[in-house]
Amino acid sequence: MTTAITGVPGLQEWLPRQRWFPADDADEVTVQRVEPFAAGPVRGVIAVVATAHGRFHVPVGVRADLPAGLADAVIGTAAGEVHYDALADPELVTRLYDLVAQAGTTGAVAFRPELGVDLPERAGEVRPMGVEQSNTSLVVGGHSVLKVFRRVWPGENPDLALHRVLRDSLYVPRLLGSITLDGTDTLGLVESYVDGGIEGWEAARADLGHTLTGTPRELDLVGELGRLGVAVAAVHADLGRALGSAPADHEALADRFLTRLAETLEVAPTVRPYAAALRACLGDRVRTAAVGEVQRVHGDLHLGQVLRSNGRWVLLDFEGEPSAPLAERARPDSPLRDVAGMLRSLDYVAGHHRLTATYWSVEDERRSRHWVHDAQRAFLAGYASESGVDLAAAATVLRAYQLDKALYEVRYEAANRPDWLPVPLRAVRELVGGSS
Ligand SMILES: Nc1ncnc2c1ncn2[C@@H]1O[C@H](COP(=O)(O)OP(=O)(O)O)[C@@H](O)[C@H]1O
Ligand SMILES: O=P(O)(O)O[C@H]1O[C@H](CO)[C@@H](O[C@H]2O[C@H](CO)[C@@H](O)[C@H](O)[C@H]2O)[C@H](O)[C@H]1O
Repeated sequence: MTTAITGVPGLQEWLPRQRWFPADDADEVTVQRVEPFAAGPVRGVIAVVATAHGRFHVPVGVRADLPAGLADAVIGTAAGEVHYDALADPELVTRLYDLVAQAGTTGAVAFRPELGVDLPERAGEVRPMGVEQSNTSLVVGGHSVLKVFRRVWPGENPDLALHRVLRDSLYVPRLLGSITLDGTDTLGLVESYVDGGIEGWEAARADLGHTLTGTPRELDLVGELGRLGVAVAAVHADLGRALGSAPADHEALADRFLTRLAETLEVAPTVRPYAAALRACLGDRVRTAAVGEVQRVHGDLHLGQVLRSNGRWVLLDFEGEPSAPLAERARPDSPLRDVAGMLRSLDYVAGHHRLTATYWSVEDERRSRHWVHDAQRAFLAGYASESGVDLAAAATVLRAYQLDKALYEVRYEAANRPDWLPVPLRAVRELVGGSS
């Protein structure tokens, strides 16, 4: 006999152990919604749980006997049944994928393929993407990616909305389907899998490693970064054409930067000595600078969001900053936000080497600074050549966006990876000082 699932045992302890959960304490956990998606000896439900940190999406599997391979996925046990992370179970992931392929509906959850898309009927082998970031992604059959959003915001996730707009882009994986709650809230999407892709972060880390050790490199990364700049500019052009653009409101932009600065000063006392300089860079100077047009952008572009495959770069994850409310992320912004994101990420590559090296010499410092300078210049040159944007004229605002991103990184690292905090803190210090 199977009983209806009303709660999930052990969630309170399990949630804080997940990489995508933003705190080490889950306070009170309430299971708000339970939508069954698989019945029989292996049951599956989509649970939406509310915590002090927001609403989260937790697909849960339930079995009387758990195969040994799922032992690490256990959430808790109740009434002789084990509740576990359904995304660790290929059988339940396949069920979710099949529901999208077949345009299924279970309760208030709609699984839909995109218009004109025929998803392969047989899901095939399921494997975790192997990287746990803000969400959880599974590779299905070597052809598709099932991306399960963990934070449930009211409304359409920008990753879904922008993927849809960019369906013909050469530089973005094709959107294949979606999972939606109550006709509005995005729970997941299916997109094409980019086979054999090398992540920009790994490629760049390896390239700086070669520079530091003087060993030969496989890839001309500086040339590649020029092509990445072209890809980012082409995606911006597509987004601008499809969704429009408008002149920027300088005052509003400066106010937004200053609000985010105030939030950072609250949570990161180490930034306080730079408060006055930061206010000048983010407020006064932005009010009188050339900002250009605003439009929809990626919003959280970094080297972990780009893959190089078959001689081409693709951009992933159009979700924007995962902790910001959807309304904020859907606000038109300057494409310079994405340009600045990539500049910050190239600096992070050096920061991470510095942070993890057992010994860091003056020569290592000199070489890594050169590397960051050359890499950033190559990316900017590629971007400028494709977009026609005069980046020299935009220098003040570009610096403000780099600072805004570094402050976001301070908040992100403080919440998720405190060991990495020195990387953005150093950038704040250097960017307000005027050196790069
Ligand atoms: N379509 C795809 N094809 C191949 N790899 C992908 C694809 N989508 C994501 N990835 C890999 O998974 C990682 C995480 O994906 P992402 O969408 O950025 O998730 P998150 O929102 O959790 O950060 C990426 O950095 C990339 O390495
Ligand atoms: O999970 P997402 O990929 O949506 O992005 C979040 O996590 C990123 C870290 O994985 C974080 O990026 C920061 O670290 C990167 C190196 O790991 C670095 O390349 C980025 O420049 C730096 O911002 C990102 O900010 C955050 O939103």
